[in-house]
Parts: sequence; structure tokens; C-alpha cells
Amino acid sequence: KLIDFSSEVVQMILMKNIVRDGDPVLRQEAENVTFPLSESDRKLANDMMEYLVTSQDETLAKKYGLRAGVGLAAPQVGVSKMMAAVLVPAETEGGQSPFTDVIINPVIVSHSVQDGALTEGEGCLSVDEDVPGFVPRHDRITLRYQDVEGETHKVRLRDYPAIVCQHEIDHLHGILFYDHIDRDHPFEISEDTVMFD
Ligand SMILES: O=CN(O)C[C@@H](CC1CCCC1)C(=O)N1NCCC[C@H]1C(=O)Nc1ccccn1
Ligand code: NI
Repeated sequence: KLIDFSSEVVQMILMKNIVRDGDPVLRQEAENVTFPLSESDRKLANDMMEYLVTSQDETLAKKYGLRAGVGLAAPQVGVSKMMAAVLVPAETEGGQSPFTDVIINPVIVSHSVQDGALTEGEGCLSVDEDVPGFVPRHDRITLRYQDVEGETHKVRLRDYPAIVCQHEIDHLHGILFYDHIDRDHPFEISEDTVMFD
């Protein structure tokens, strides 16, 4: 009797599953997630984090044709729910990731007056063309969210991890990074903005 491995085919998220700009789902206000997570919500959380892990492994990213990502929000895979995976890589090999979690029903409860922005500007797996310009965000945030177990966390983030989380939370409210770019003066930024790579 042949063993049926067909169910073993991984249902991983591939680039073809990532929704692109123009699809209305990217401009919707996502729905709150209820706990305990449904089987499909739990699978979604797992698959989104799995995408980030796989995409940050050069060999695997090449094998599956994935663009490396540090964050992925549920609307980007067509699911309008308040959930996003974040995997900020460690600065050094074998170092500790500054922030890694699936953030559910996230809320920025407070933030610095001071802005922060990436010197390279931003991109988005859901936006195929480059949109040059600085994307001003809060440099420091206090983020409250629930994890997949329903546990509430309150974390203070700054600089790159804070930028990544704000980019993801924007997706949950139908906002894309280029909405923050001043088209007439894309590289103008208030002078006390913290700029970093
Ligand atoms: O909503 C989520 N997205 O759209 C995926 C985005 C999220 C980041 C964009 C700016 C802040 C968050 C993403 O990760 N990228 N944007 C497009 C292509 C590059 C890629 C990226 O920055 N990759 C990366 C960076 C460092 C280390 C490894 N990989
Ligand atoms: Ni994005």
C-alpha cells in the first residue's frame, strides 16, 4: 500500500499569495481578532511567521523565490484581520532578534514626539514599484498587543523595530508607506527626526 504524502505538501505562503496594491483589501480597516484563536487564525499566524523565517534564509528564499521580509500583515495575504508577524533580524550572527512576535489587535498606546525614519526610505511586499522618499514615523512607541495565546504584552520599541511595527500596524488600518511621503518634497523631513539604516 502506497503511503499518501499529498497532505504533507506544505501550504506555505509564496509571493503569488501576496496581495498587491490596487486590491481593496489593502485599503480596508481590518477586523479585531477574537480569542481563543480559530484553527484557521492560528494557521495564518504560523504561516505568516514561517514566511518571514524562510524569506530571511538566503538558500530557502532563493529556492521558493521569496523576497526577504521583516514583517507581514494579514491583509497582505488577503485576510482583513488585526494580525501581523514581525521578525526583526539580529544585528549580528547568532545575536538576539530585537523583536519577534505575531502581534494581534496591536495598539500604539503612546509614542515619542520625535520622529524616526529609514534613510533608505521604505518598500512593501505589496507595492511592486519603488516610491522614493522619507517615511516619517514615531521614533519610539509603546505597543500593546496580544500574542497567539491571547496574552497581552506592552513593549517599548525604538528605531528600526519601532518602524517595522508601525509599517505593519498601518497595513491593519489600510495605510501604505507611501501615504506618508510628501510627493512634492519626498526627501524633506523635520530636522529633529532620527534617521537610521
Ligand atoms: O508589510 C510588510 N512588508 O511589506 C514587508 C516590508 C516591511 C519593512 C519595510 C520598511 C519597514 C518594514 C519588508 O520587509 N521589505 N519591504 C520591501 C522589500 C524589502 C523588505 C525588507 O525590508 N526586507 C529586509 C530588511 C532587512 C533584513 C531582511 N529583509
Ligand atoms: Ni508592507
